[in-house]
Amino acid sequence: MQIVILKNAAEVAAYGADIFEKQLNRKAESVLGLATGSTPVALYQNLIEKNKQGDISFKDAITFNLDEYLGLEGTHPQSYRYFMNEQLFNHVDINKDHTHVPPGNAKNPVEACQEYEAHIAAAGGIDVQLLGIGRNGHIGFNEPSSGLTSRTRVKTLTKETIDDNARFFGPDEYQPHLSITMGIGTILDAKKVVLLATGENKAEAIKATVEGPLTASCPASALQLHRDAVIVIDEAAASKLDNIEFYKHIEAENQKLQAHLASL
Ligand SMILES: N[C@@H]1[C@@H](O)[C@H](O)[C@@H](COP(=O)(O)O)O[C@@H]1O
Repeated sequence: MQIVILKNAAEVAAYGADIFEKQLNRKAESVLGLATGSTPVALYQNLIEKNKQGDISFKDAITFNLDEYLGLEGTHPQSYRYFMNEQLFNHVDINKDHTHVPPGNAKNPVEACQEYEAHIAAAGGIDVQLLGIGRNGHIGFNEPSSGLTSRTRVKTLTKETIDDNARFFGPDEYQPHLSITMGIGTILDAKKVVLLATGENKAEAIKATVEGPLTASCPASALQLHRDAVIVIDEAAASKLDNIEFYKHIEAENQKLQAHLASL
C-alpha cells in the first residue's frame, strides 16, 4: 500500500483529484469507480473545476458507483444516484448514459447485482476505484464479516452505519437498512484503488486497515492484498498509526523516484 499523509482534508481532495486527472488524460475512455459519503465531495469539486478549466474531460469516460440503498428510487434525494448527479454528473461533460449506480429500485435485486457485475466486465473492468471508509472499516457497504472475495450483492447495514448516515435523513423519513454494494472482490479487481479518509473519527479504521491483520472484521484491510492501493489521509486520520514517520519517509522517496522517472 502507498500511504500518503497530508496536512488537511483540502490537500487530500486535491491529491485524489490529481490521480483522476492523470488517469483521464492518459485514457479518455477510462472506467472510473466512484464513491459517495461526505469525504469525496471536495474531490468532486476539484474535478468539476478541472473540467471547467478544460484540464480534463469526462466525454468518453464510463463510471460505476460502489453502492446504493435498496428501496430508494434514483430521484430520492438520499439515493446515491441523486447524490452523484448533484455532486458531480450535473456539472461536468459526462454522458449520463455512461454513468452507472446499482439500481436501488430493482424488482429482482439479486439479478440486478449479477447484471451490474456483467456491465463492469463488459466495460473492460475499472481503471481507478475511489473509496471512502466507514468508522467500522467498511468500504462501499461491505460491512464487517463481508467475504474478502465477495461480488456485488445485497448487504444488510450495521446499526453503526445506519446511525452514522441518519444525519442525511429527516426524522420521519424512511431510512433503508439494506443496500446493493460491489463486493470486496469486485473492488480488488480494479486496476488501482484510492481510499480517502479525513478526520479523527476515521483514525481507528485507518489503523486497522493499514497496520491491522487482514480480516473480514475490517473490510478495508483487504486492500493489503491489492498491488496498487493508495491510502490518502490527513494528519487526523493518520493519528493512530504506529509508523507515521516511516510512511512519510517512503512517500518522500517515492516522490524523488517519480521526479527522476519524469526527467528521463
Ligand atoms: N456507503 C458509504 C461509504 O462508501 C462511505 O465510505 C461511508 C463513509 O462516509 P463519509 O465519507 O461521509 O464518512 O459512508 C457510506 O456508508
